[in-house]
Amino acid sequence: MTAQPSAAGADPVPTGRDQREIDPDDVLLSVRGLQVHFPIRRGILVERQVGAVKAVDGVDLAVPRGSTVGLVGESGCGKTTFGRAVLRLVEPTGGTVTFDGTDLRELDAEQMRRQRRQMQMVFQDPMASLDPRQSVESVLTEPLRAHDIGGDHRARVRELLDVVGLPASAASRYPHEFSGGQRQRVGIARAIALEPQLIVADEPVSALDVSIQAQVVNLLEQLQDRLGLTYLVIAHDLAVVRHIADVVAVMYLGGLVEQAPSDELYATPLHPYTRALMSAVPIPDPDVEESRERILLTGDLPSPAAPPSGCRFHTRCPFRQETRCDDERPALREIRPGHTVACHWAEDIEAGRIAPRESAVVEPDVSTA
Ligand SMILES: Nc1ncnc2c1ncn2[C@@H]1O[C@H](COP(=O)(O)OP(=O)(O)OP(=O)(O)O)[C@@H](O)[C@H]1O
Repeated sequence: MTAQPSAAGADPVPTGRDQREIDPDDVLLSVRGLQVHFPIRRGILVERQVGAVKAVDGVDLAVPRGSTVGLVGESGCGKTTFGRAVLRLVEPTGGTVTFDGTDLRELDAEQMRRQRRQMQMVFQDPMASLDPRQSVESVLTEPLRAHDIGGDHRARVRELLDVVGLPASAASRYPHEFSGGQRQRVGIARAIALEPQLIVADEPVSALDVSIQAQVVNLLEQLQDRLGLTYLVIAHDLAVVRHIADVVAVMYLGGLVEQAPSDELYATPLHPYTRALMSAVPIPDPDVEESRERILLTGDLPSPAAPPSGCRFHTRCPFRQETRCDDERPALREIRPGHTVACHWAEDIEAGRIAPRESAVVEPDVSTA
């Protein structure tokens, strides 16, 4: 696995997946203090802003060139808004997004349009993101035309189809004629048509059958190796992210709560929220599955329009300590090289000095009963 990008001066390290060498200091995408606040307006004759949905509220994230960073969290935590704000498909209300040295928020609309050639998106639902009246050929030549790419477009379409594992005959067919997995291959072909550097993939496999998911994940990995792509993969499914990501960032209610190299995060989750998320993921080994202690995640995600004071997770946290957690928002701290966590008590929890509330723990014998 790669070292986490902020690990200053770290040497390039091979990743666990395929021995790619990634320099954690060669950051392609750097996000600092990113904010997306959606105004809440009221009023019949005169609309006034009465509040804001703080969908993304001060996120820092660095994505090294050639790496895959996974962004995980439950539905509504702000993952999609973050991904879209990185590409300025939704306008950030604060912070900076620097891509390959360019401050994207400084660009005007035309400059941003040209910049998007380097940054593409793969969506969750390939059907919704493909126009049903457009043939695959038309879908794939559209970005080439929009960016005035010359050359033989038909040949380029055949090449793109081949790269994503579809036959040349797919060019004349329409989205509804394909299976979900094939449609996602078309979506991926469209995303790589302009040879981008970065792909933001928002739940790229969660709409697909489990048997097809692995094929699409493998395709994404092959394309990364072949084309030197950098990925930001957004997913609620920790198993998918674990497989594909070098570094995983965990998001809760608009902010990051933990970030670490993938193997480390899965072996030693430090934030109570991450621990609860991990508890929900089944472990394939039945002996381990039966004997592990689970931390339950109770209650709903609070509203991002009125987030809790102090630590945003304190209302659901089984390790909450009064009153510091209620009053003081914890900063992300580097606890081990490349492993940052936003919890006042991470070391105490890890060392077992603070135990979870009993009601939040499912003991092994209970979970297997
Ligand atoms: N255009 C918008 N206007 C107002 N609120 C919005 C808008 N888009 C998203 N939100 C709110 O921002 C919060 C974060 O939404 P977002 O879709 O980014 O979360 P998510 O983690 O990607 O969830 P999901 O996986 O369900 O898409 C939610 O409360 C959502 O209702």
